[in-house]
Amino acid sequence: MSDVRPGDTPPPTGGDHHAADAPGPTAGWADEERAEALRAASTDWPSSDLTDRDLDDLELVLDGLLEPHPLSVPREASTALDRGTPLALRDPEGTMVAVLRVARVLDPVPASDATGGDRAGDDGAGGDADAVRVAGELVGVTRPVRWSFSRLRATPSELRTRLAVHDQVVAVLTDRALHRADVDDLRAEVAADRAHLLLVQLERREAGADTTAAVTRALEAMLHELRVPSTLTLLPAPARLFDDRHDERLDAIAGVLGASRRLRLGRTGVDVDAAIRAGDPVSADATFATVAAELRAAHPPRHDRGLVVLFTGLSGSGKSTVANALRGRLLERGDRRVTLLDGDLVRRHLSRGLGFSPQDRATNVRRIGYVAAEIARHGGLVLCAPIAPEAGVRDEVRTMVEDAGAGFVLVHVATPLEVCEQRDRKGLYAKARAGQVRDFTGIDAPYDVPVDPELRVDTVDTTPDACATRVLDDLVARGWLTAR
Ligand SMILES: Nc1ncnc2c1ncn2[C@@H]1O[C@H](COP(=O)(O)OS(=O)(=O)O)[C@@H](OP(=O)(O)O)[C@H]1O
Ligand SMILES: Nc1ncnc2c1ncn2[C@@H]1O[C@H](COP(=O)(O)OP(=O)(O)O)[C@@H](O)[C@H]1O
Repeated sequence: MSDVRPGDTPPPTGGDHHAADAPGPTAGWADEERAEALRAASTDWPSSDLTDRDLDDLELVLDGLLEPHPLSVPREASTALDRGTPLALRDPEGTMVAVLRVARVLDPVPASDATGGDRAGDDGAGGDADAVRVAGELVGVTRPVRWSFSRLRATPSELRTRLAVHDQVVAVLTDRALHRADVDDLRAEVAADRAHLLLVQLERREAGADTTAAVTRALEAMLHELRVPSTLTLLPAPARLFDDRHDERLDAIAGVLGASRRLRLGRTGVDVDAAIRAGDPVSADATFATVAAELRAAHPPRHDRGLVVLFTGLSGSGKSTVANALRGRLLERGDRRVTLLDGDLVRRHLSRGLGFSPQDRATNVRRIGYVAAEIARHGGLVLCAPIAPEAGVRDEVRTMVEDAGAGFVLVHVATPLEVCEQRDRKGLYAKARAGQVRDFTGIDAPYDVPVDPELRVDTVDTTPDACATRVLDDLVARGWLTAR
């Protein structure tokens, strides 16, 4: 257990493999008068735009819940960063959240040392050669607003004040729902010394907003069953809270929030949580019906969840034809709302004006992925049929869709180039061979053959309808459609 006293900034938790780079300077929020002065002075300061994940990290640092660490900044932005320069740290909307008074500019952590590629990762570096790390004093200017469950949010100092009336405060920090086994542990611990329970939900951004909100509702339902004096609060949870110094960091945070000690939960509840999410049956002995109901509502069975099927393949391979055939079959079934984002149509509307450079193709495919993910977030089934030649961009789309809580199935329409060229429906292969069309996929532009697609279909010896049946059967086998 940590011996951190309320009001203290937690000590660096030791074992830092970049200790030599530790910035040392302080971090904290300015009062409103100083914040106003900083905002007024900031108009011509260099800025760095932070992601939502960076912001979670920054907020915890400014609140004294995590030790400060150098911040990752694009290398080109760093040329103006002399010692003493104020660097405005802005949220994605452009609001200045904090000011970093530059003390030192450091090289990135070598990739082999970095604990993650994420900018919000351990030391905000990730070995990115295009970024440098900047260390210095951090002054918070505008606290990020979090609009969900505001009744459960409090600053650490507000919490400490609220909890100060209790002799004993036992903290539990969790990123998941709690079940009967957890509750038994809790009841024993809390009842034994008549402690007040401080339950802190760590909101993992990568779990998705819908899931973290369901965990909050499930925790409230659990507290209703538990019936002990308690306070539930929510805390953003950047990735580095969960690295190999996880326990020390959580102990320190519990201390700063005003807890006398932290209780570590057993593993049983993890399995119950996973089973409910997977749609498996869970006995009444394992959890409470009210808790399970909240989680099940956020994790419906696959056949009720959104799904994106991305057909990828060369021009003329048959993506559009197979996607249309599949759409017809799905319309016949009638149990799914279907949207077809066909390559040609997308280029006429969503991606009008984009060409076929690698950058424009990536933008085109990302746009398709973004729209598909939003449709799938609401339970829709989306068929997309762009060439999507780059494996990395296809992976990005997968992540976007999965972050939206939906499923992603990659179908490689694996028609050989010779066959596509023979078909040459639009005469483009002939033009590409003649040099009249440049950067044509498969001729003078690359196509990354998918290494590990969920499904590969061959259109050479198979009719479009038979191809659609193969995809349909695969979706049934994976649980994305019910068997008929
Ligand atoms: N240079 C070049 N390379 C490839 N394709 C070209 C090119 N120029 C035009 N076209 C026509 O555009 C269609 C491919 O667009 P996509 O949006 O699917 O491509 S990508 O995913 O952005 O790479 C593709 O249509 P499909 O045959 O339906 O795939 C082509 O007809
Ligand atoms: N099994 C099959 N699946 C899909 N298309 C096929 C098949 N067999 C022949 N074709 C023909 O191949 C062409 C594929 O064109 P299209 O679907 O527009 O490809 P893409 O969308 O990949 O550019 C169509 O003319 C289609 O009739």
